[in-house]
Amino acid sequence: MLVNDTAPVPHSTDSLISQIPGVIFQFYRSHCGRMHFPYLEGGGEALAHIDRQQLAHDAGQLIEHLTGHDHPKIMSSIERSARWMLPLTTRFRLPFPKGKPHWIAVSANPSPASNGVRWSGIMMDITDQVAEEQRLRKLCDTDPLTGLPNRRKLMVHLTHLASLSTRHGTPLSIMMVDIDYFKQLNDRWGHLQGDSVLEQLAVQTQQLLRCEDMVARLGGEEFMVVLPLTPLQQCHKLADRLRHAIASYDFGIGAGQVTVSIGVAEYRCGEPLANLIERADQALYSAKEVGRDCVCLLP
Ligand SMILES: Nc1nc2c(ncn2[C@@H]2O[C@H](COP(=O)(O)OP(=O)(O)OP(=O)(O)O)[C@@H](O)[C@H]2O)c(=O)[nH]1
Repeated sequence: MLVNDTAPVPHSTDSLISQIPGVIFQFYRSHCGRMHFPYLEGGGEALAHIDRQQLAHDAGQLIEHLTGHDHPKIMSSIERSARWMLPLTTRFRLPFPKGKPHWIAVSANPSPASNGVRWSGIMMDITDQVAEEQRLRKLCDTDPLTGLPNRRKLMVHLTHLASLSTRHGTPLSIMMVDIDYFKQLNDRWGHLQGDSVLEQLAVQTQQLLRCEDMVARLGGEEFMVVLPLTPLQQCHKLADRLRHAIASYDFGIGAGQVTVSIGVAEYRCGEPLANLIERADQALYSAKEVGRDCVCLLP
C-alpha cells in the first residue's frame, strides 16, 4: 500500500505541542512582582526536567537560581518589556541536573492583564547553536599559529581598557615587541623553525605577565602587550625583563640566537588609541635604530 508522507497527519493540538522541540508558555507577573507560568507545554530535553507544577504557582525561585549574570539580565529584560510593552527577547542558561547548563532562547509578546502583565511566547533549547557561535568567535579572535588573541581581539580589549582608564584616571601602558632579524632567522633555520620561535615566544611572554595583561600577535613577527593599571616606568621594567628573558632563552637553536626590540608607551587619558599605538611604534622604531635587543619608551 502506498503511504502519502506529505499529507498532514491529523493531530490534536495537545499532542502536537508535546512533540515540538521547545515549549509554548504564558508567563504572568503581577504589579507586586509575583511571577508564575499559567501555561507551559511542550517538549525538548533541557526543559523536560523542570517542575512545571511548581512553575504554575511560582516562577521566582527558578529565575533566582539562574547561572552567572542571567538573573539580573532576565529581570531587567522582563522589566523593560513590561514597561514599554515591547517583545521580550533574551537567552539564559538553565541549570541541568547532569552536566553543563543548557542555553535557552525566549521570545514572547506582552499584553496588559489584571493587576500585571502576561506574556505569551516560546522557549527553545539553543545550546548547540551557542556552542557553534562560541567556536566561530574564538576562530575570529585567535591567531592560528600561536593561539594568542589576534589584532581584532586586541583592539576590542584595548578600546575597553582605554575607556576605563579615561573614566577612572588609571594608568595603562602598552609594549610593541618585534623579533630582530627574523628574516635572517627564517633563511638560516627554515620557516618551520621560525614558526616554532613564534610559538615559544608567545608562551615565554605569557609566563612573565599577570593574568589581567594581554599579549596578542599583530601579524608576522610583531606582538603587542597590553598592561592595565601599569604606569610607564613599571612597563619599562617589565619590557626589559622580557627582553632579557628572550635573549637568554634557547628556542632550540642555541641561547642568544633570538632577540627582540620593544617600544613602550603610556595612554594619555581621552586620547585616540591611534595616538598611543603611533607612539609605541615610534619607540619601537627608535629601539631598532639604536641597534636592536633593547627597549625604548615614549611617555
Ligand atoms: N616563520 C614565519 N615567518 C614569518 C611569519 N610571518 C612573517 N614572517 C617573516 O618574518 C620576516 C620579517 O622580516 P622583516 O620585516 O624584514 O623584519 P626582520 O628581518 O625581523 O628585521 P628587523 O625587524 O628590522 O629586525 C619576513 O621574512 C616574513 O616572511 C610566520 O608566521 N612564520
